[in-house]
Amino acid sequence: MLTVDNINLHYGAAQALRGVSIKAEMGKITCVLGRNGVGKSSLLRAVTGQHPISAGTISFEGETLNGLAPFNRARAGVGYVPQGREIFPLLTVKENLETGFAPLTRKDRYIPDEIFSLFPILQTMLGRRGGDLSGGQQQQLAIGRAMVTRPKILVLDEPTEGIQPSIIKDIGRAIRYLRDSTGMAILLVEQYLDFCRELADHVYIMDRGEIVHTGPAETLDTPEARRHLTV
Ligand SMILES: Nc1ncnc2c1ncn2[C@@H]1O[C@H](COP(=O)(O)OP(=O)(O)OP(=O)(O)O)[C@@H](O)[C@H]1O
Repeated sequence: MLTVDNINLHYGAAQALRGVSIKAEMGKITCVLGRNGVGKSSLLRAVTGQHPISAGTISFEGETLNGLAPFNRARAGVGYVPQGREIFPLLTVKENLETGFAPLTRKDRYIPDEIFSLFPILQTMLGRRGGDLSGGQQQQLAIGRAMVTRPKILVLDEPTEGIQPSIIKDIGRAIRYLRDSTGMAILLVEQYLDFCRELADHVYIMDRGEIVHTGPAETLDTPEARRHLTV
């Protein structure tokens, strides 16, 4: 399980996270919701080591991640699908997937077939440039690239952003399949309430750098939860 315990995160003098604590259990989908700019991406940057925390502890499966570089967190089993997908536009789909080899030992440097059964479109587009794919295809590629690193926890930043509804359904199905078939933990942040309600086992809501609500997905329909999510 991933445990985030009482962390703070600053950008210069501005504090983006205040005493944030969450847990993401193995075999469960944990969803963090919140409006624009409340600190969701900052929380994922803290978990993946993209930005240092100024207080608190982050651990995964009993191992402290504090101070580990992103590369070593990937080795520890943390797979990251960043906001905006960050596909390399001039590399082919195959080459983009192969960038996931970096933290792997030589014997693990192959692309698991499972990625192509989850997202068949990637197989048919292996030789195409990443930049030529649609937003939805790029999102599938970003998840595939994270899968190449054989993660034990998959961390996704707004996987539905700018994606058409039919592909959102495919991505939801893939995330559920990964939870059920591999037992990995899945931590995702979102603004899209319906996606989280359908998918999540457990939800958190953030507001202004703090966790303001936590509970099972059904609790998203309570007036108190709604109040934190409406603009
Ligand atoms: N690199 C940065 N430098 C300074 N301030 C930042 C930086 N990144 C984010 N912030 C600020 O930190 C706060 C939290 O931002 P964050 O991106 O974590 O929010 P978010 O909930 O993910 O929003 P969004 O849904 O727009 O991505 C915001 O006030 C934002 O302006």
